[in-house]
Amino acid sequence: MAIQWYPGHMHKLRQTLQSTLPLVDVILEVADARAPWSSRNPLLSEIIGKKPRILLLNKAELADPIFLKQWQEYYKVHNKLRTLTISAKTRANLDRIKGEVHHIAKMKDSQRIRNPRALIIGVPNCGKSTIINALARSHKAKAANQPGVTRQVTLYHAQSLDIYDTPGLLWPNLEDQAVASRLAILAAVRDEVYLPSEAFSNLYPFLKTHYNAVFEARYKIPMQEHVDDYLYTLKETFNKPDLEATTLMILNDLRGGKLGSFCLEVPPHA
Ligand SMILES: Nc1nc2c(ncn2[C@@H]2O[C@H](COP(=O)(O)OP(=O)(O)OP(=O)(O)O)[C@@H](O)[C@H]2O)c(=O)[nH]1
Repeated sequence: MAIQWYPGHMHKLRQTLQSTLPLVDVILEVADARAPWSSRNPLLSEIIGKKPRILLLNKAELADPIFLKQWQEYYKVHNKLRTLTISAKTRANLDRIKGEVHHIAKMKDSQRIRNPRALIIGVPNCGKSTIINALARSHKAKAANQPGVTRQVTLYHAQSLDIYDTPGLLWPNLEDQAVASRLAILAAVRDEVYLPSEAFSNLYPFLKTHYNAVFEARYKIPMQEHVDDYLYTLKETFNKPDLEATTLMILNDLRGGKLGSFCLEVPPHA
């Protein structure tokens, strides 16, 4: 299945970015801080090559701070990748984005008089529009047509920063079941596309290992060895009609922050 996803997707991505990449100083790659690896697109590095990049781990106020720190360290050491943990919702660290982009653009050309230009890119639902609006301090950031830029790309003026947006371009690799499960739990893919119970079952061992105490505190039931036994116990306790409804109760609690901050993956060797 990955064979179908890769070449077609890569081709489209390359085509769309071809005319924009030479115009920008920095790539702002956005990922969800609760799944800092699964919410990224593995093709991006190959396409942008050596263009400076900052990985924005958005929705950080919902993410487990310990794992988030480990991910930042991992990307710094293994990928030499600059990361910023941000929240477009609480505005945490948003000012640092402009500072970092200005710094990178200045290193490239200290005489430059125009605004630095960034290209924002990320998988659907990671928060790109919210970030642009927060940076531009507007609910409908101003768009302008740019000659030579493909029509799929829009330019926004965020005060001292110009941001190119590429809607609906970058897809996660949903053929990978672990990736799809994490994104389903984060509601980054619709419940109709990927069954919540399947996603929860796939991630149950991870959640049991890292968040057992939080689950037990909320539902007053220890997490059992097998996910089906656990769901069945919860179903009976909370009077749910079936296991799917029971799973949805848990996912709604997770997504709504009632089970605290969490991450769905840890960096290798963490
Ligand atoms: N809690 C929280 N929610 C956020 C944050 N940033 C964005 N969101 C929410 O995430 C959802 C998706 O945000 P969008 O800005 O539409 O994401 P997008 O990447 O532009 O989505 P596409 O248009 O599908 O590519 C919305 O419900 C936002 O309110 C954040 O920092 N924290």
